[in-house]
Amino acid sequence: MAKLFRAVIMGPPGSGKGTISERIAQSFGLKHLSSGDFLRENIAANTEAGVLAKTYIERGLMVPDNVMTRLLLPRLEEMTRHSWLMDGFPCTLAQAKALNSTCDLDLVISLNIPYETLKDRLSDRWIHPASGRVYNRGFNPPRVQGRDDLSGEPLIQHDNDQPEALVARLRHYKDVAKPVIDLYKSKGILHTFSGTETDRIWPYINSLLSTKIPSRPETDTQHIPMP
Ligand SMILES: Nc1nc2c(ncn2[C@H]2C[C@H](O)[C@@H](COP(=O)(O)OP(=O)(O)OP(=O)(O)O)O2)c(=O)[nH]1
Ligand SMILES: Nc1ncnc2c1ncn2[C@@H]1O[C@H](COP(=O)(O)OP(=O)(O)O)[C@@H](O)[C@H]1O
Repeated sequence: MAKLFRAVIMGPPGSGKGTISERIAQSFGLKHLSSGDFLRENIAANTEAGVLAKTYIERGLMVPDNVMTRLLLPRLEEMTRHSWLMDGFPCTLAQAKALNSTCDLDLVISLNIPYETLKDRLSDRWIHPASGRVYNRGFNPPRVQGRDDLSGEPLIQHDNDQPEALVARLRHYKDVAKPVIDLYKSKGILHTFSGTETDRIWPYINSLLSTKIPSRPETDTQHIPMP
């Protein structure tokens, strides 16, 4: 069996983690795991951790480390046969240390995007709350304005994506992420990408990953029909 590959993508809110993770998952066949999706699944299923997490998310707060690790680590331990890319976890040093004790990461991608860019993107971000699908009027607009492409349900905007709340969220991200970034830098697995556009950053991430993971078998093998 090919060696498994485990990666984490980090970056401030709106930096494009979700967008880039989807591209990585498609191009390299990694499973895209998202802390936000895990939380939404647990909330929908009314699990003990989900009920607890909801009380924090509703107040715009981060879910405590022990709830996050109790929720995520068993899921990661189950993934013994898959390569994966985790988006949104770890967020704090305590989470990173807990993850460290469960598995060895191969690579960490850190996105470094200017504040003005984040502000512009997030003030124009529209979300389908039930699925977590994300749209942006300039970048990936929904087919029908204000409606989710798959369900047709209405899209909403988060209050905490508005500029006033965003300043506080970004400051908070910087404070908690710094020791995590330093940890991964010291392990020699951190790769930082800077820029204002996902489409310009993506080729660099793509070529880095191409040196580390073979591209998906399905896209490698072209079946040319016999004449
Ligand atoms: N205009 C523009 N918008 C972008 C670009 N890349 C992503 N976006 C949009 C898609 C979304 O509406 C918003 C944020 O992207 P993501 O949801 O992928 O970001 P991320 O997962 O880091 O945010 P989160 O941690 O969930 O708050 O920006 C870009 O290069 N240009
Ligand atoms: N690693 C984490 N640690 C603590 N809380 C988290 C973590 N990941 C997600 N959350 C919580 O779940 C919420 C939703 O996460 P997500 O879908 O990534 O969206 P966003 O960060 O844009 O709000 C966050 O606002 C936060 O309250």
